[in-house]
Amino acid sequence: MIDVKNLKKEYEDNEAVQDVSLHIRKGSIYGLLGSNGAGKTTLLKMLAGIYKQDSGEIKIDGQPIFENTEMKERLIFLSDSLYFFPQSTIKQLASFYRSIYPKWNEERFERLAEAFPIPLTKKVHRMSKGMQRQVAFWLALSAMPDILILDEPLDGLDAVMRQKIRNLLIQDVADREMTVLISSHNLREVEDLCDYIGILHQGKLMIEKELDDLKSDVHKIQVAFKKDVPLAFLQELEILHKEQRGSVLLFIVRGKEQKIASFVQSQQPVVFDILPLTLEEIFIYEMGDVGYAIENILV
Ligand SMILES: Nc1ncnc2c1ncn2[C@@H]1O[C@H](COP(=O)(O)OP(=O)(O)OP(=O)(O)O)[C@@H](O)[C@H]1O
Repeated sequence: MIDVKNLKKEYEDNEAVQDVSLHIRKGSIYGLLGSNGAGKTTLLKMLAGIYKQDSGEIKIDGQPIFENTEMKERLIFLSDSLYFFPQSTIKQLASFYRSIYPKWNEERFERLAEAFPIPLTKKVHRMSKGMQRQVAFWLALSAMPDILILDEPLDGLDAVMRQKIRNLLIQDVADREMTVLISSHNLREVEDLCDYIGILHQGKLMIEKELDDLKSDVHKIQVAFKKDVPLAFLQELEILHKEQRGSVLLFIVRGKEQKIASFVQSQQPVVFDILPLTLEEIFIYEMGDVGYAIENILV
């Protein structure tokens, strides 16, 4: 659905996005991670057709997005700083959205009032930051976009509202194959929501993988041997990290679980466990493997 090839964007002498290529499938939720200043907002704004790239290509269903009104009617971008008309009420904003987005669904807008308990006559400048965010989601989801691009979308929302919005997003993805691109610093949130992950670092896409692949590719194992660790053990396994904890050794290993398990068993350990890894741990070791300390990548 979204195809990006060799995308570049410079601000004066700062290369914010450098040669990024990625593919986002229809009906998927793609999580874009990266440190402050990694280039996430710049990339999202190019994908939303707000900024024009210096070079490279963005195609959505085979069409460019920049200055493409028809395509923009199918896409909504929620920025980390929301641009509302501060003197407008929700009702007035809804009528503005209705005039712009052809797939606006009035029935849905009315139904979503139950999820977002804010009076329709309330003016934006009288709302809290969290309430303004709720209204942004209320309007966006009523406009029934094919693509929703979200820059740090759940910041400032309470835990109940975050869960409610997560459910609404998942429902739209499941029911009508909405495609979601979401940038976040919150790995746990991304882990709950996304099925694809991309990590940007200093303008470059370091990792792009399906979340399940990422999880089935790296494992934590605990082993202990009667004597020294067999040499074959260290040579055969693709070890990303190792640690000694008393007599037990902890290894982070890349590879398929079954293959690792049968090899480790063949070395006759006295203790052997395979433990699950969180997304946060996977990133720490994967990024460490390509030479980046995690504290520089993720907040
Ligand atoms: N309007 C601008 N003019 C000049 N430089 C900019 C502008 N916007 C962003 N930059 C620079 O481009 C780089 C990427 O910024 P961007 O906002 O895309 O990063 P980000 O990953 O979204 O960061 P954050 O997580 O802090 O929001 C940074 O070095 C930033 O200083």
